[in-house]
This record gives sequence, structure tokens and C-alpha cells, in this order.
Amino acid sequence: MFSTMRSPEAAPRCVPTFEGTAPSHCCLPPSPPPPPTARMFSSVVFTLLALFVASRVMNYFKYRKQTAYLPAMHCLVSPISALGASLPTRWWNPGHQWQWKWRLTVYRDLGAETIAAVPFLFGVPVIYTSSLEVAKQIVTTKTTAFHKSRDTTEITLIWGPNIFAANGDEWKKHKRVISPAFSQETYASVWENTARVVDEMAAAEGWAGRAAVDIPVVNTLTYKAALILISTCGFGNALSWRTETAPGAAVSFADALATVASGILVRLLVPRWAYKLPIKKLQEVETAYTSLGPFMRDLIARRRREMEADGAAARDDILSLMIKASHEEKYNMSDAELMGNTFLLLSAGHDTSARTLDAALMLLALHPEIQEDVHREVTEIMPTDDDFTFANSARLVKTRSVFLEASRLFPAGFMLIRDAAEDTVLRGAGRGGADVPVPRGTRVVVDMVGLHHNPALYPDPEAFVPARWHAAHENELTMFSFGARTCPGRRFALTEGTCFLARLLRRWRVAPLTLPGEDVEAWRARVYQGRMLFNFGVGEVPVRFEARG
Ligand code: HEM
Repeated sequence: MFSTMRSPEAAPRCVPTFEGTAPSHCCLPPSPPPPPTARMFSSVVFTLLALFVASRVMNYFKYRKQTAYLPAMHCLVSPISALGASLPTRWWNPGHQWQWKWRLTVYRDLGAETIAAVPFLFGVPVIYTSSLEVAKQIVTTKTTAFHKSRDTTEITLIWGPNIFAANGDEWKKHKRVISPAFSQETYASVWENTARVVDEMAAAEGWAGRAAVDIPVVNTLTYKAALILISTCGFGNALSWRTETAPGAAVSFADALATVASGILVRLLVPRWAYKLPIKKLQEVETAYTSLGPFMRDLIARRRREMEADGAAARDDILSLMIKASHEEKYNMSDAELMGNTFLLLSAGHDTSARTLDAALMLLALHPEIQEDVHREVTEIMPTDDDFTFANSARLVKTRSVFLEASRLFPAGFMLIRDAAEDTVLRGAGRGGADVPVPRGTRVVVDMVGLHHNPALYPDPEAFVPARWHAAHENELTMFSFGARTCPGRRFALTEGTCFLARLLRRWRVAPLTLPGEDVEAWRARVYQGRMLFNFGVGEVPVRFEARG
């Protein structure tokens, strides 16, 4: 009845040694060696790992040579890769915020205006420059040495080919079609409509008769104003301050565009199937992307019908010019190009201006003395509504300079990315002014944040000094890029920005909207933060508008 067998629990335990064999005193027989398949598996893994490490080391030296041994930021992942951009900015990973976070240190510490980012693990090396001379060589259209490659313009190509992504003859075609829309008549219309929109905004938001208005996120106002203006003056499609929603659409045009712009990184990184998951942010991005296409198609179709029906063919806004070109042989624009340019110009034409206005309002809130100066200028040059004219606007030098200085500190177009299309040379980009050979295929970037904080170009670069721009010639407005590929919307944005500030500041004083117990310095530390999305700018800016007596 009683078993003489010992239960397994009573058996002496074997403690495996570091090598994995049984100790010598163990009563059990030594464990058998791992089966051949397991041994094979571990040696395959080890060999692969060794090969990977060797390939990375070889790549590293190849990349150093490719970037001409320029002073380098060594990193695990290239900042211009989906992975690198999605990881936070740390000493081991520049991420997509390094241009802002390290704007005052990286070039200084490396002792050069042109540097390289050399990744160990993933991605390709990148040459960055904060030198104006080198930047001009990179973006010039005089040679074909540098071009925009598809992978860096992909995010703008979702709806079709466009001027921003194009190179060579294709770019010239887009430019020829679009350029006539940027005329004095357009700028006059931008001026009148901006003044109207500021007045409409104050009325619709119920500011009349109030001593102060708190705006927790001023960006909501600037985005809306800028979208109305590009839609009205650029596309001949008048939008009202009370947002229009197309019948059956899930979101408004403005919301769809804003979500598309802010969700671009998400869209690049997240696979298509994931949008079916119950994740709010992904669903918002998906809704915005699916709504924007029909919005734009509807805009184009309506204009086509109007142009066929009556004399609207005489209109020369961007959309009408592109539709006219779609019927011509010489500079024919396909339906895909029409959609691509519509998206590009709507986005580039409003997000950039809005982000610059956010920065301008934040900086004015921090600098009451400059604000008073601007107010004086506006009231002297434009004492009444009748004087508030486009013709008089050229004299608002101080007001325009505030917009320009905000754009210098927060340049909306923060990277000009090009690839070397052939073996070439960057003159004077190396140590001691040496030429830097750039092999075909090398990626080079004009770091617009670094360039606009370069103390050799802008002494005391962190200081807000609008007077830097008082006497500036149009060619010196570096925040809009340089040469033939300068931003075509430059004067559009300047007219809009100057008018918006002048119209608002003559009635209202802008001040920081602080949290309970927060002083202006703490407000500055909280709010003065660069944020890179589709474009670059400040994050959310909370302000108070105080009525002037
Ligand atoms: C403060 C406002 C703005 C800033 C700072 C700005 C800046 C820039 C920069 C730096 C570029 C060159 C990008 C590159 O080469 O990679 C650019 C290109 C462009 N911008 Fe602007 N922009 C502004 C407003 C506007 C507006 C209002 C419009 C349209 C109405 C516009 C339309 C464009 C277009 C179509 C391009 C592509 C031009 C080409 O590739 O030839 N921008 N902008």
C-alpha cells in the first residue's frame, strides 16, 4: 500500500551553474548538450549580429567619408527618417526637434556652420548648413547639382504632383502657370480682406464693448483667418468667419486642413490597417484625409462650371489660372496636378502665415515697448478707416518688421532639403573655408532655424529686434528662401501679416494670459517653445486682448 518511491518534490534540487551544467555533487546525470538545431540557431543569430555590427561600422566610415569628415553629430538614427523623427530629441537621437532645441549650441560646439549628422544604426547621413553662402549654393536653380527627391516631398504628393515637389522643366511649368496670380491686384485684395476678416472676427467672437478678451489658444484665430484669406484671395472662394461645412461632410474644411497638417507625421508612420482601430487620434486623421479630397474636388468642379458658364475665365486667382492651363497645350495641367497644387497652396498659404502670426503676437505680448511703437506707427499713418488702405501700407515699416522678425525667430519653412543629383562641391563649406566635395546622392539640408539664429548673420540672435528689418531689401528676406525658388507667397504673407497686426493692434493691446500665480517670465518659459509639424512655429499661445481707450 505504501509506495517506496519518493515524490518528485523530495528529490534533491539541482542548481544550474553559470555554464548551465549540473554541479558535481548532483545526484542527477549531467544535462544533455543542447540539440543541434538550437546550437545552429544560436550560431546563426550570433553570425548575423556580428555581420550587422560589421556592416554598421563599415557604413559609419563610409558615411564619414561621404560627408567629407565634416564636424559631426553622431546619432543612432538619422533625424531625417520616420524612425528618427518619431523618437524624442536626446543626446543619442537628434529627433525632429533638434534644430530648435540645439539651435544655439550645436554649430557653436562643433565649431562650424556646416556639419553632418552621421547615423550608426539606421538612415543616411545628412549635411546641415546654417551658412547663408552655402545655403545659396544648395537652393540655386542655376545648376542642376541639387534637386528635391521624392522621399522628402512625399507628404505633399498625397493628392498629386505640385510646384513644391517638382524639379527642372516640370517645376518651370508649375511656376509659369501660378506666378501671374501673385500680382499687385491680389495683394490689394489680401489687404482689404484681411482688414475685413479681423473686423468680422472681433464681431463674431463677441469682443465689442469688452475691456478684455481672454484667448487660451490664439492659434485657433490665426489659422482660421489665414485659411479664409488664402481661400478668398488665392482661390476666389470666399469663406466666412462662421465656418462652412459642406453638406454631408464630417468636419469643416478648416478643421480637415488643420488635422491633415498636424497629422502628417502620424500618416507617414502608422500603417493603413491601424486606422480601423478604435484610437481617437487615428480616426480624426483618417476622417480629415478622407474629407479633404472631396472638399478640393468640389472646389475645382464648382470653379470649372462657373468658368464655363460665364466670364469667370477672366479671373486670375491661382485656381482659375490652373484650370485655364488644364485646357491649354503648352503648359497643360492634369487633374492630378490641379489637386496637388490646390492642396499645396492651400496648406503652404495658410499654415505658414498663421504660425508666423502666432509667434508675432507672443513676441509683442512679451515686448510692450515694441508694441506701443507699432501702435504709434499705425495710428500716425492710418488714423481713420479711410486711411487704412493698401496704398498706405508700404509705410508701415515697423509693423511689417515685427512680422519679419517673428519669422526669423520661428521660420515656418524650417528645412530646405535637397539631394546632390551629381558629384559636386560646396564652396567654402569646410573647415577654414575649404571646399567640401559632395558625392551624388548625398542629402543636404539648409537648416533655416540654425541659419536664422546664426550670430554671424544676426548678432544677439535670441533677441527680438524688429529694427533689423527696417531697411531690408526684399532679397534679404531670407526666411522665404533665396533665388528662383524663393517662396512665391512672400508678398501675400507680408501683406496679410502686416494688415492683421495693424488692424488688431490699433484697437487692442496684446498681453500674456498667465495662469494663476504665474509671472511673465514663467509664461515665457512655458510658451516660448518651437514645434515642428508640417511647418515650424510656436506651440499654443494663450493671450489677453485689452481694449485701448
Ligand atoms: C510667413 C509665411 C511664409 C513663409 C515663412 C514661407 C516660406 C517658404 C520657404 C522657405 C519656401 C521654400 C521651400 C523649399 O524650397 O523647400 C517656400 C516655398 C513655397 N511657398 Fe512659402 N512661405 C510663406 C507663405 C506662403 C504663402 C502665403 C504662400 C501662398 C499663398 C506660399 C506658397 C509657397 C509655395 C507654392 C512654395 C513652393 C515654391 C517652389 O518650390 O518654387 N508660401 N515658402
